[in-house]
Amino acid sequence: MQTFRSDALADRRALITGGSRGIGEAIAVLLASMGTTVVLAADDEPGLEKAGATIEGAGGQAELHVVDLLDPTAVADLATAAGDVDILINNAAPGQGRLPFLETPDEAWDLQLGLILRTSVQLIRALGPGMATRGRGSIVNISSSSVVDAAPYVAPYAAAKAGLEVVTRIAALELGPRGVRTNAVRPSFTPTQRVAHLVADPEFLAHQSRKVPLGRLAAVEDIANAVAWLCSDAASFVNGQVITVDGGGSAGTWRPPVQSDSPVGH
Ligand SMILES: NC(=O)c1ccc[n+]([C@@H]2O[C@H](COP(=O)([O-])OP(=O)(O)OC[C@H]3O[C@@H](n4cnc5c(N)ncnc54)[C@H](O)[C@@H]3O)[C@@H](O)[C@H]2O)c1
Ligand SMILES: O=C(O)[C@H](O)[C@@H](O)[C@H](O)[C@H](O)CO
Repeated sequence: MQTFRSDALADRRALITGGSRGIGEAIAVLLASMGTTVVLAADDEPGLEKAGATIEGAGGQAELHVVDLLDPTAVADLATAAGDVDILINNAAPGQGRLPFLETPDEAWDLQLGLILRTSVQLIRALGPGMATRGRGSIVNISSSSVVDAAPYVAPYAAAKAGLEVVTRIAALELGPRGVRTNAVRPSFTPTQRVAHLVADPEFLAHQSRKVPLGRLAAVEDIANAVAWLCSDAASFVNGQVITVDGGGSAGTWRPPVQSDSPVGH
């Protein structure tokens, strides 16, 4: 039985969408440090080059693809270029695009459903068969706490993530018998460029921190650690699961302790 060690991902090949910054970059840096060759795909060329330099500077191997993942032809070409991957991380997502439900146009729905759902499905369809033929594969889809912690103004984003969680479970049922595991990681609010406007809002930040029993916000490395474990053989019996990484924020409603004079604590 494989245990989770620093060499748990040696000699693997992984495609990571949105690997140029934020959570995707942290996943790429960690996987590369554990011996995986990472194929990074994003529409952010300077970010890709920076992430690639960080990985190679630390002795890892990175292949970079500047691609618009909303373009199905470009996604098909990317899958071909990525080749025989053992790991697929569906991580890229647009900004949340906060709009009131009744004012959200079709374009916003197309954008979120297109990148989060259609592109992820397309990549699973393109790369899953090779994994199945080789009898080894791990797919990790990056979801969001917004699936369970509904917030106003992000309906297309949250709905797309909910769909991605269902896709995760159904792919697990269909590909599991062929040696391919599919799981999701569901992060809570994590300061990155995508949510820079929210990070700049002290009231929002304080509200997010108050929700977390562990008393801090997620760091990108918290999410990457969970992903790396899911990719490894140490998680070889974990399939079709959504792993929530939120410091306990979804465990219940956390409140700071209230002083009481009662000896029994009421
Ligand atoms: N930051 C958070 O609070 C948070 C919380 C929960 C889930 N997530 C999820 O984590 C993932 C990463 O988010 P992040 O916060 O690191 O975002 P980010 O903005 O830092 O990174 C997004 C990545 O996706 C790429 N991308 C976006 N649109 C693209 C397109 N059309 N074509 C190609 N690449 C494209 C960007 O180039 C970048 O590499 C997303 O799936 C997001 O939904 C983030
Ligand atoms: O990008 C994301 O997915 C977000 O950061 C979410 O995690 C929301 O901020 C959270 O649901 C608010 O309650």
